[in-house]
This record gives sequence, structure tokens and C-alpha cells, in this order.
Amino acid sequence: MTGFASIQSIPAATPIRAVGLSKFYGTQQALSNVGLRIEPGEIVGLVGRNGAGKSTLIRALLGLIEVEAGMSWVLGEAALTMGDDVKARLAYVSQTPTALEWMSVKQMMHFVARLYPRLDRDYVNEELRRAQIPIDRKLSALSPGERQQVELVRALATRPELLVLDEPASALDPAARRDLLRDIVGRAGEGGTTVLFSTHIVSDLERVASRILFLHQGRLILDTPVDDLKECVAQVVVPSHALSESSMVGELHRRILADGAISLVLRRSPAEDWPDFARRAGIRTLGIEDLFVEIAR
Ligand SMILES: Nc1ncnc2c1ncn2[C@@H]1O[C@H](COP(=O)(O)OP(=O)(O)OP(=O)(O)O)[C@@H](O)[C@H]1O
Repeated sequence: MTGFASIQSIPAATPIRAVGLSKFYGTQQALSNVGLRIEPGEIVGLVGRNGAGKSTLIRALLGLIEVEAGMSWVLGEAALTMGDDVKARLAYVSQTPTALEWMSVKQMMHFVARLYPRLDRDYVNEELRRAQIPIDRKLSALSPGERQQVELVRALATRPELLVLDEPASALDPAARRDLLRDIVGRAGEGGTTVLFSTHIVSDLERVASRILFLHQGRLILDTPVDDLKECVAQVVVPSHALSESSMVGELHRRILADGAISLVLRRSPAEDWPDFARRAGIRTLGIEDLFVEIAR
């Protein structure tokens, strides 16, 4: 009984944790000192412009690439030396899946079933039938959308504790995308699966993510619950003489407008008020898409 009680009180391992991740490709810095922590059951959306470093971050978090600085842990284990037991609790779908291309869909699923005893074959059969995937066709002969669906079915069928998806919906049609999002929400809600996914599709984020990570030029400039975004991130436009050149506390982004004024994107904590100068200038709240566009300019 004592043993049972103590097992119950052990906290679940943090699905993802990272400190100080920095990555260079040659002289180009793709990640700059990124730290984060994702808790069990969260659905976290990772956004940022093309080339912002999203895929690099995902690969670094999972220990699929080496980094110049920092470290990450997956389900409590150092990512670079993750054991098979942890790998079996994790499912990852890359942006452009290329593995096992010479196999048919059916052969690939049989192969995966041998590696993952937890693979839910009924789910595989049902989902492949529902998506009308030609299961005798080679993976290399599928359309990009079909290929992406097969990978997602494979990943979801292993009933992972942690699901990491890099641009999972990029090749999917609206119906397939809706099914995927429904599945993700269902898994997180009922099954307690933790989900990290990158996307450019802002409406997908708004529909399913509980938290948003905004990556810009390799830096994690925003990490916030989606519900706090409207309250805590805003744009103000101020005359250039009103600001010093150095960036201020809570400043996420600044740019000079055609008339010389400065557009600032600011962040505050829910407990704080906006600074006086910002309230005087006028606060414009930003949705995810507005924020994306403002920072992308
Ligand atoms: N293998 C590589 N060699 C050199 N540079 C790379 C490599 N992989 C990525 N990069 C560069 O690192 C930066 C980040 O790339 P990454 O693929 O992580 O961005 P991303 O945010 O996923 O982009 P996208 O939204 O277009 O998929 C880019 O400037 C990219 O050109």
C-alpha cells in the first residue's frame, strides 16, 4: 500500500524541457539560446516565418541534431541519449517524411507494428480506409497529402504520450485538416497526450492550441497561453523621439513606419498594466495573425 501511494505521488516526467539551445549552420545561427518547458497534456503550437528555425528547434528538442550549446530532455531523459523505452512513448512526424519509401503503405504499417507493440491496428485500418489511402501503393508513389496522412495515422496509432508534428497539415485538404485537429484535441483531452506542432496556419492554432510559442530569427520571442494573447500583447505607434534606441522591457519587436514613427509590439504580464507612454499612445490588441504579420514585416 505504501509502495502504491508513493508511485501515485511521483510527478509525470516533463514531456519536453530545454535550456539554452543554440544551433549554427556554418556561420548562420538558426537557434539562439532557446529554453522552454512543456507540461503533460498541453497542446503547444509553434509559429514563425519561413526559416525562423521551427524545424531546427523541433529536431534539437528531440535530439535529432546536435547543438552548439544547451540541452534538452524528452519525457525526463536527455534527448541525445534517449533509450528505446522513451522512444516508444514518443511519436514524431517530420515536415517531409521520407523513410521507408520503397515499402507499400501496408508493408510499412506491418513493419511499424513489429517495432511498436502498442500500435492500434484497428485505428490504422479504419483511418486508412476513411482517408481512402491506396494501401498497396508504395509510399514513394503517394501524393504529398496522402503521404502526410499515412505518417499521421502511423504516429497517432502508436498511442504516444508525446506527439511532435512538424507542419502536420501543410499538404492536407480542409476536410483532412479538420479530422486531424479533432484527433489531436481528442488525444490531448481524453488520452492526456502532450502535443507540440509547428504550423503556418493561424486558424489551426486558434482552434486547438492551449499555448503558443513564437519563434523569430531563431529566438523564442513569445511563449504564452493562447487565452492571454489578446490581453497581454499589443501594438503601439509612437513618435521616434519618444523612445530610446535600446529595446525596452517587454518589447517583442519594433519597426520604423514610412512617416518615421515607430511601431512597437509589447508584452506585459497579466498582473501588470501597460506602461504610461503606451496607454497615452493608444493600445491596439493583436490576434495571432496580426502579430504574425506585424513581426513578419
Ligand atoms: N541543413 C541545413 N544546412 C544549412 N542551413 C540550414 C539547414 N537546415 C536549416 N537551415 C537554415 O536554418 C534556418 C532555420 O531553418 P528551419 O528549417 O529550422 O526553419 P523553419 O522555421 O522550419 O522554416 P519553414 O517554415 O520554411 O519550414 C533557415 O535559415 C534555413 O535556411
